[in-house]
Amino acid sequence: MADELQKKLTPLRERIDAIDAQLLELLSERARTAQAVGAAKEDHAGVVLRPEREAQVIRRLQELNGGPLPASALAAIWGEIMSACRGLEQRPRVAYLGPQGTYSEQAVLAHFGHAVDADSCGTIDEVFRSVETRRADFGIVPLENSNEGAVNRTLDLLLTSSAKVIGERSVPVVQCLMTRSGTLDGVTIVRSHPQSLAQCQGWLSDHHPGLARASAASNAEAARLAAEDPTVAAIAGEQAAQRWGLKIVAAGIQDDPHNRTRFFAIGHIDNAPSGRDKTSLILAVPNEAGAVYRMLAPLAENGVSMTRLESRPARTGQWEYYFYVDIEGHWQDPAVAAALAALKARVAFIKVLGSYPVTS
Ligand SMILES: O=C(O)C(=O)C[C@]1(C(=O)O)C=C[C@@H](O)C=C1
Repeated sequence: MADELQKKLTPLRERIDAIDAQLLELLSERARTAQAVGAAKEDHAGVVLRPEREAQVIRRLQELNGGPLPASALAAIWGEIMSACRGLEQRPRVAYLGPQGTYSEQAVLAHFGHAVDADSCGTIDEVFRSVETRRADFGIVPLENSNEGAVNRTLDLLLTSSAKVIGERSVPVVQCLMTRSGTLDGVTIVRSHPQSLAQCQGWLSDHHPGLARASAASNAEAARLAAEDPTVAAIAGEQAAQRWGLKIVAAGIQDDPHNRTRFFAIGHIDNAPSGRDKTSLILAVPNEAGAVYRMLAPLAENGVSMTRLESRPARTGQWEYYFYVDIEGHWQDPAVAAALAALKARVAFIKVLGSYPVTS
């Protein structure tokens, strides 16, 4: 039986080895070509990372794709190929909310690939500061969770920061309960980031109503604390369990199985249009009847779709708000440019955070 299987496998594996050798040759040629692009950019002070070009490369291959690999696999594979090619030109330093093992770190790798120097920061403020002072080339900041809504600190910092939004990345959130022993014996408290505790509150109440809950600066910080103390359990992603040597007691405990967190990539580059882009804005209007309606009318009048609307108190004590708006299109697209020009004439405040390729 085993011989029969071996007889079938041997030629197939030989074929795979031959294909891999061909792929390697082609990948090496691609890498050398990317190096030539890098040299040309150096001659003309060009920017190494071009998000719009990377989006176009992936979309073109997804259109050419006849299967069997799914579009998401092509995006992941070519994302890494371009990251490795880019790494030959220049490895970007990317600041994120650490410690290692957070979903933010996962978003860094999903967005920029593995050829980066990922720089773990203690707070979202520090991520912004690191990008603003050019210590880091880019940053990844959490923006919103599909269950819990906006990350207010990120919204507040976007208002005043000199960094632009250069990309978006959505990461599925699979929360796990983890401890040193892999059981809850002797465990009295569960720690996690407040948003993660909130995402799992139904499950915790149903399964472990007696367990005290306490917040931590991040999920990975909770995992680090659980690794130090056998009376502490943490809620975090699987990667945090690996990083801190914890065992998983229960996986997928978030109340919403489709839970995702969306991140912004921030930096100082200006993206050219990629063909399928979004633009993020902050707007403010006077506190009077019909003001929000009038604020949004230029979008509808120019056929520009709004994909997100979020508000934050302006903290003037007068019930004034900042509106965080995402629209479809690049600021250079004629319809978007016309809508922005009309908006500027109508609102008390407008800040264009940036245009960036849609990532699906
Ligand atoms: O086309 C470029 O500008 C390149 O530098 C090449 C390449 C690639 O590997 O395809 C690499 C990095 C850029 O972000 C975009 C694309």
